Amino acid sequence: MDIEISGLTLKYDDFVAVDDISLDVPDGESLVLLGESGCGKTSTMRCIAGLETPYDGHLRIGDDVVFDSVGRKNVAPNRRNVGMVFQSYAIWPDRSVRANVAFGLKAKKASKEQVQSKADQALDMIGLKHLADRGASALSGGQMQRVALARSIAMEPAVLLLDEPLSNLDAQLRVRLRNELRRIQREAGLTSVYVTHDQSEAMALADKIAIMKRGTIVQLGTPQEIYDEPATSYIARFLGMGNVLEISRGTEGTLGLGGVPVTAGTAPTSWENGRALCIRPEQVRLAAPSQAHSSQGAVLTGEVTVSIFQGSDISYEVDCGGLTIQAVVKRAPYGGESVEASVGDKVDVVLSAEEAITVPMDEESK
Ligand SMILES: Nc1ncnc2c1ncn2[C@@H]1O[C@H](COP(=O)(O)OP(=O)(O)OP(=O)(O)O)[C@@H](O)[C@H]1O
Repeated sequence: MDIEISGLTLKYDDFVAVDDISLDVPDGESLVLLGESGCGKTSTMRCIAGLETPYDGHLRIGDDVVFDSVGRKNVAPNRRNVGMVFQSYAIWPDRSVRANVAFGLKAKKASKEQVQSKADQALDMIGLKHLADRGASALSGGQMQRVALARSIAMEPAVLLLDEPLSNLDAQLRVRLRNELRRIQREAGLTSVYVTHDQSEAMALADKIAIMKRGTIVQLGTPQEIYDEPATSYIARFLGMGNVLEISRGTEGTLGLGGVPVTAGTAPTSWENGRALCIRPEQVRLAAPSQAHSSQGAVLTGEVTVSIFQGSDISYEVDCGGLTIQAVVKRAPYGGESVEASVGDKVDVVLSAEEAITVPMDEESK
């Protein structure tokens, strides 16, 4: 079922944690709330679940208005038909896997056969049917989180809410489980809202990502839109763009990036004051000194200060007159053609006009 959120505001005493948020999540889609710690992701989620009472706004899940400040409507959490999966697994260790999954179904007073078949179906979906009779204490962290997920799915909720469910797992398992989560969400056509501060998790799991900052949504878009076109310098930095450089353009046609004068034969008109130039480390090219030409974009001269071997890539930091540029260069055997440099080497750094984008500069990220 779809979710409609409009004008949602939540206060903790005088502190506004969620500030007039409006969002729609279409039926069967996955929305990810992404942002720095404290930006209001969990608070927004808790409002949808009914665990917090908003100060203002309107919330609808499918045909049911579950909160409305004007109509003074506030449906209790257990009547909202939402499933929740949190960071802590909330598994009963002394019960079997099946009993853990069946718990909510029993509370719903389903028949014994229904409980059994729905629990087994959910376990099958998350790939744990073979462990149905095992005691839950004999499970790994990843398996426990799957059980928690199966328990929510078995209830066939209208909406599934997930708050950093993978953050207690090790890196490899996180990736595996997040891919599985995405498969299950798609297969079951689950409308879901997922909270995370991890951008790669967000990219993998979302149909749409809402980036939050100080209780507001600062960008909403598909993972591709957000990755390719961050709306501001703050978002570009938050997404790990690597090089986000304030542009200063003089009346004489001079150009500065991040406070350092650069040569740029073909600086596009969009490279203007008040904007930041963003370019990912993988898009930065290095050339031997004096070998780069400014017709390619902006050229800076610098010295390699950091060189880190990363298998098929080498990650560099280049000091260009006080400005540090991050570059990741593919090594020749892996399709790369750029120079490989060592710490102390002088290099030219090329920021291609074609590949760089510009975004409005946030005051605070200067
Ligand atoms: N019960 C509460 N009372 C007062 N302030 C709170 C309460 N819960 C959260 N806050 C504050 O509201 C803001 C938003 O918190 P919230 O937990 O929604 O952030 P978040 O984006 O989910 O952060 P994290 O990623 O760290 O979980 C924070 O500044 C937090 O300190």
